[in-house]
Amino acid sequence: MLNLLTTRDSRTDSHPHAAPGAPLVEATGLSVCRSGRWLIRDVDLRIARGEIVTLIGPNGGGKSTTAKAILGLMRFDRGRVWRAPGLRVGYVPQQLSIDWTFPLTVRRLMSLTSRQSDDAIRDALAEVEITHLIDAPVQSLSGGEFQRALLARAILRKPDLLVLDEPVRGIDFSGEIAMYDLIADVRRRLNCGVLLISHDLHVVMAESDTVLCLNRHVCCQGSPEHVAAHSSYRELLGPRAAQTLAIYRHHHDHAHAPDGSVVPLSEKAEAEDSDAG
Ligand SMILES: Nc1ncnc2c1ncn2[C@@H]1O[C@H](COP(=O)(O)OP(=O)(O)OP(=O)(O)O)[C@@H](O)[C@H]1O
Repeated sequence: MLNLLTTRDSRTDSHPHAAPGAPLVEATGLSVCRSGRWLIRDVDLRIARGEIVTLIGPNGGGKSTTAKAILGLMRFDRGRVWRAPGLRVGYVPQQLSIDWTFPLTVRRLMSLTSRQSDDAIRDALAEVEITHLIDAPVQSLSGGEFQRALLARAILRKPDLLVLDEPVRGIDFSGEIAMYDLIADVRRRLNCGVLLISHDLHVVMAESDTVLCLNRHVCCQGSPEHVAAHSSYRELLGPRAAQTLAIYRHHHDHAHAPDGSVVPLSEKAEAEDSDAG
């Protein structure tokens, strides 16, 4: 009924190193091919404890595919994925297969896939500030409340790594800021790593340590600029937003042809010159 993963990797029972900065997952040359088409190719990605890594990119760019391949939920065809032994993951996928005609309270949502004590459920809901909704039907929640309930579900078992696929989808601008503040708080309290997926190509969570722009391969990567330091961004986004959101500047050395293939920018400029001439 509901496809949420909160799991302990069963390959070993030791726990990943708890020190901040300890690596949690590392993918090298990660490539996924389906029906003769590369969905992602040669993606390198590393997430350490305490870090926020944000994946951005156009629709169909391979963000969810990358997350699923890293978590072992999707077979990859080339490359290598290392997960810390005993890694505990809290995953909120983009697509949830919920039967909306089935009566479901927030409390029930929290214990759908494994039995949870009332205290654990209340603690997790308190973390995301929606304890008062414990007996509310899931169908009655706003977009922001529903995302918070899913986040609570993902942090129930104190994950080492939180993977959040579009956690601000369907939330308005002020709700987006509140959600990012909350994710930052949860990251600090749990001392976990966060892999955040967003389709917004320009505005990202300011606390992201690394942003990867993905369009079937890594087009560019870097840290977001903290808008708080830039008065023009402050004016653009507002003072509150400026602390939470940052403008991501892309530095691509290539463009993509309509079929998705990579065109080096120098070649593209030459083609445009000859077209013009
Ligand atoms: N199991 C699969 N088999 C074949 N193609 C797939 C499979 N899963 C995803 N795809 C395709 O791979 C491409 C990348 O999909 P993916 O969901 O990873 O993109 P995304 O960047 O997360 O997109 P969005 O922002 O729209 O969520 C899409 O064209 C999708 O149709």
